[in-house]
Amino acid sequence: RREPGLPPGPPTVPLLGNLHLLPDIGQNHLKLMEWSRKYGEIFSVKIGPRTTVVLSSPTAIKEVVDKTSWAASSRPPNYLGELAAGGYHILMAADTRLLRNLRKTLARFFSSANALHRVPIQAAESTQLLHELMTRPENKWFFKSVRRYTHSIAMINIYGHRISSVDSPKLQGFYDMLHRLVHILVPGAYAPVDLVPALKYLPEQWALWPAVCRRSESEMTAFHLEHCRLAEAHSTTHDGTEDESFISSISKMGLSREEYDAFSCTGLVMVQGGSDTSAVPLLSLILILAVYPEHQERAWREIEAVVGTARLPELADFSHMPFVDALIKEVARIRPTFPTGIPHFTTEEIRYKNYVVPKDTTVILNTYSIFHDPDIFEEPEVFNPDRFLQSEYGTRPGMDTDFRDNFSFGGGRRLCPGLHVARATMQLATMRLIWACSFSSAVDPKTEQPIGRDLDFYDSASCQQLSYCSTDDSCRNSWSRLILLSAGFSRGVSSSERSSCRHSRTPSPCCSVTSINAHLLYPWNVHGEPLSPLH
Ligand code: HEM
Repeated sequence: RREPGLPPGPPTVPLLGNLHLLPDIGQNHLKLMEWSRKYGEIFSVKIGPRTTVVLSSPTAIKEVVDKTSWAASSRPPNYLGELAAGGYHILMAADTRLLRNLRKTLARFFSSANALHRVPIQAAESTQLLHELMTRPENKWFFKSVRRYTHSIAMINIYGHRISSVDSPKLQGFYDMLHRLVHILVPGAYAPVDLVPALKYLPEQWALWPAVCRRSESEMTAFHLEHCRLAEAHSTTHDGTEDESFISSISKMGLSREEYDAFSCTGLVMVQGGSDTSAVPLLSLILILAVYPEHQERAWREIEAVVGTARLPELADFSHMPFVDALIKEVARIRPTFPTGIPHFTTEEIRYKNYVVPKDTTVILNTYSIFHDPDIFEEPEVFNPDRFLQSEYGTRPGMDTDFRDNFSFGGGRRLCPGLHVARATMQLATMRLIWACSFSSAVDPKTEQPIGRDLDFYDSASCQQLSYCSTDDSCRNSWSRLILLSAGFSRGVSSSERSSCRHSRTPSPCCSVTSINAHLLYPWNVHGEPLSPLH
């Protein structure tokens, strides 16, 4: 039964509350959107005795999460997650003084000014991304290349060394490890230990999770220790330089033992938090470019007008490309990486309008529902970057009050600390991918018809919008069938030739990789092998 003062919500049944109404994982955002249309901007869901409050308007998020951040910035208990994470895990950590100190350090390390110092890393890695796409345009590589790009940037920022090859077993190993952790975190994957704490004492032969959690814990610890050792070696070579890694910079901060251990474990979380999260919007972008050639063409023309064809786009060019900016924002709106954010947890009672959000309540930022609300966005299911040229947040006139441009990155004290780096990673790669490549839907060799010409061509059952998908078989199935990457390198091909081949449905000679002028793309040597400038 709902306690008095709780926001409304779906009718409950004894013991379960609303548990029986929860959909399959991967469909939660749709269910929460449906309920928000029915019960309004704030509603509650009862899961057994526990309460979850779902916020589905910018105003509700502002009032409950942003303004009352001191009371809404913890995380719900996650017994299995803590068992599996190994060490301190910022994403699951409660809102304590230790967390606040850590977040201050992260805010300094990843500030917008510091993010600028790190642009050369993104520039070099995105150059290699183009090189990989053009030299190995087969489908299985392009999915991996995008993930290598974002993972390598995260590794350099945190541990000071890169993942220089898509063939690296470290790349696959990392995503497999992440996949295993995320699988443990998925509600319902194992017994509901947080809901029924007595389950913790179940003998090991009956419980499936202890062995799985132990494996995850030990592989994460081993990964972290190995990379810390490498980071320490790196810091002795480059001692004193500004562009040092997170791990080597915290070792010079004079932290207490407890702080050092927690901060250092956060290195691994930052790599986890920074790898797939940035790859997902890029992969969504590629899908969307293939589905909407007209937007791709318009973006390419804008980039060409600013940059020309003789050099690669640089981050400084981005401010002259309003349409490319709008394109990125529209991708984040229509396919947010975290459709329902990462849950917050209250440590004090909060009041909003006539409702009470009690202490110890899980709070969900229902981003997907906001981004798809027809009262806020005109025709929200239509992919229309122009909406961001007409108003700052792409909203209908007068609906921008309480909106901010970083809803995709969460809220309050837990706002994503990597947002400046993530934006630069996305902006640079988007400009360069569109400038150098042409994306079109794959053609089914049997029917000769394009495959997957719609926005939902994700392998949603196994990939949840490709997020955290690493078992290659499941993802390759969707992505390799999805898009044929036809790389038309602009130098040596005139704009008109290029645009005609962009419109052709089948790859024409100018879309083949043979037209690459390799020397243009710093950095690689005369044999066409990529150099590792960051070494
Ligand atoms: C497009 C890329 C990204 C998206 C969409 C994204 C989104 C998010 C979201 C929604 C949260 C939860 C915020 C909340 O609880 O309200 C979060 C937290 C976090 N993100 Fe990101 N993120 C991205 C990239 C990154 C990068 C590049 C890094 C690291 C450099 C990073 C590190 C983290 C960390 C450590 C947290 C946990 C913060 C905490 O719990 O206090 N993220 N991110």
